[in-house]
Amino acid sequence: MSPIAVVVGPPGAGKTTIGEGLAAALGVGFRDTDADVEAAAGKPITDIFTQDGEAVFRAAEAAAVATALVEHGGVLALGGGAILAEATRALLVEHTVVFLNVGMAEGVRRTGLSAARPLLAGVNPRATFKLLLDQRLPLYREVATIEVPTDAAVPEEIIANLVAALGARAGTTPEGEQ
Ligand SMILES: Nc1ncnc2c1ncn2[C@@H]1O[C@H](COP(=O)(O)OP(=O)(O)O)[C@@H](O)[C@H]1O
Ligand SMILES: O=C(O)C1=C[C@@H](OP(=O)(O)O)[C@@H](O)[C@H](O)C1
Ligand SMILES: [Mg+2]
Repeated sequence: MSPIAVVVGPPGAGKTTIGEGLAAALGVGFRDTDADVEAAAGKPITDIFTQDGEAVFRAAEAAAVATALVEHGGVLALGGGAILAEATRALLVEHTVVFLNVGMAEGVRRTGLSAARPLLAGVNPRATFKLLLDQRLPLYREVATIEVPTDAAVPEEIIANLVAALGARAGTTPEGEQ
């Protein structure tokens, strides 16, 4: 089994929100590796970061992504930093990957009120978000099949466009075939 679409992007891009809506629109299941990691650890991501450290979280995340990529046939959302792992990027080569992009101002606005993202919990979330984008944009683009800007679009609009884009891709003939 293989996901219909894997959703990547920075925190606040809408991976969970759009992923859930896209799965509902397509009538398939939704899975989020952040939830898988929390279920496996038996505690929230913030506790994993503070009690065990980021390295432990990243190892658990890479394992959760590898498992979900072979188990899940619906829409799969990854955590924002999953693409930092080279092994994960290598696994994504074979998949349809939707990169939801969001700029620094809108990303900080969307995540600002949540304490659930330990990486953005510092004193200057704008600077942290900017660094995160500088480091990760090339990596999101490396794995992306489709890039979708989300700053100025509501989730319903993004979901409708993705349903159309994925349908069009499913209907295309692979290169070299008749
Ligand atoms: N296109 C959008 N426009 C406005 N708000 C959005 C949009 N996409 C997501 N959000 C909001 O931003 C917050 C973070 O969304 P979420 O789906 O958790 O992002 P991610 O999983 O990428 O970190 C949520 O409050 C969500 O409702
Ligand atoms: O960007 C990151 O490194 C992270 C993003 C989070 O997921 P979302 O992108 O769904 O917020 C979560 O995996 C963890 O807090 C680390
Ligand atoms: Mg999420």
